[in-house]
Amino acid sequence: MIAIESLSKRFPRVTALDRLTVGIEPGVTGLVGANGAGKSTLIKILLGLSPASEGTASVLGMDVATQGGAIRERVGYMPEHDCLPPDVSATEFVVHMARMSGLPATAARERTADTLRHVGLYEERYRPMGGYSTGMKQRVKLAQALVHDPRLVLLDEPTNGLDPVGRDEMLGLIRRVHTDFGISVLVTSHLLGELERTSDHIVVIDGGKLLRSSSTADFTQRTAVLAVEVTDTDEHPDGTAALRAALRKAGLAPHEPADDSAVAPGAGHLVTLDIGSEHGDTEASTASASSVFDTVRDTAADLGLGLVRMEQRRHQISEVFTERSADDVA
Ligand SMILES: Nc1ncnc2c1ncn2[C@@H]1O[C@H](COP(=O)(O)OP(=O)(O)OP(=O)(O)O)[C@@H](O)[C@H]1O
Repeated sequence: MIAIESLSKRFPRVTALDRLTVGIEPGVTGLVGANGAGKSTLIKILLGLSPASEGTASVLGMDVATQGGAIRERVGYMPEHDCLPPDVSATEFVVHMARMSGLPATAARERTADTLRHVGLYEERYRPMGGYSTGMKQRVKLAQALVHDPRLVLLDEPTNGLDPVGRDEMLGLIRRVHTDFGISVLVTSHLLGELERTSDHIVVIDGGKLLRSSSTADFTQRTAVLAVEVTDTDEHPDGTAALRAALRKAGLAPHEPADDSAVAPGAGHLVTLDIGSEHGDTEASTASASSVFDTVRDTAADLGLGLVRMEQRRHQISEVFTERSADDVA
């Protein structure tokens, strides 16, 4: 989708991109970097809006230096900053953007209605955008990037300014842009870890340089921790505590609730336990993973608890970088 070869961008007092070489494949790719890492600069170069100082880049096989116009016809762009005119409605604005991309009037109106529905804007779409919440504005910005049915969209910080629920909704929408419409996505964020559930691939840049580019699964290797979620019953109103006690009797070593929060943030209703041999020589840690799975299943069944979920935890991307920076310091 995108090929970037030794790309640099120098401003008078700062080097925003420094000999960056990276390839972006079809699917959803997260471009992660701190504020000022060079993400927006890269997107503007890829759209042919700003020239690179050195190096080359192509988008869908087109050269960014000479074919910017053709690239912008086929690529959707959601800018980071607030750029919506306050006095027009979402419908008027998105129809206008569709016409700008070359759609005939009828097709532009139809595609606008479909796209606004897809991003979750209904009756509000006829009201002036000046009165919209940040979440609604971000949805309109996403809709105008999609309205001409591009093959690729570049989304610059689409979760900016949203609360946690709004973020999750936006990330879900972005995932569906790919799964429902087959449109590839390059999405930026300054929050490490935010994009790990949304992206197939993650590219991390720092100070305009490539830090790492790999599949999300490679970032988030499985850990040796098993997380188990069970239901509560009348007999065991706190199913999680009952399971923890019974597992201990069965010779396993579930973590104490306080430890759970350390390995599984926000996971108040999970029992976690080690299944690898990394953690010393207790009976639990030497047991093979499959016998641990069997014991957990049998224990939950004996207690009459419903087994909702039993999964091996994955590392979170932020942990990978915390370890990395600890190594760097060492
Ligand atoms: N037009 C410009 N003139 C001078 N310096 C610029 C210009 N645009 C960006 N920069 C600088 O280039 C560096 C990279 O900026 P860029 O906006 O690409 O970062 P970013 O990763 O997108 O961060 P943010 O999310 O904060 O926008 C920053 O140091 C910024 O100050």
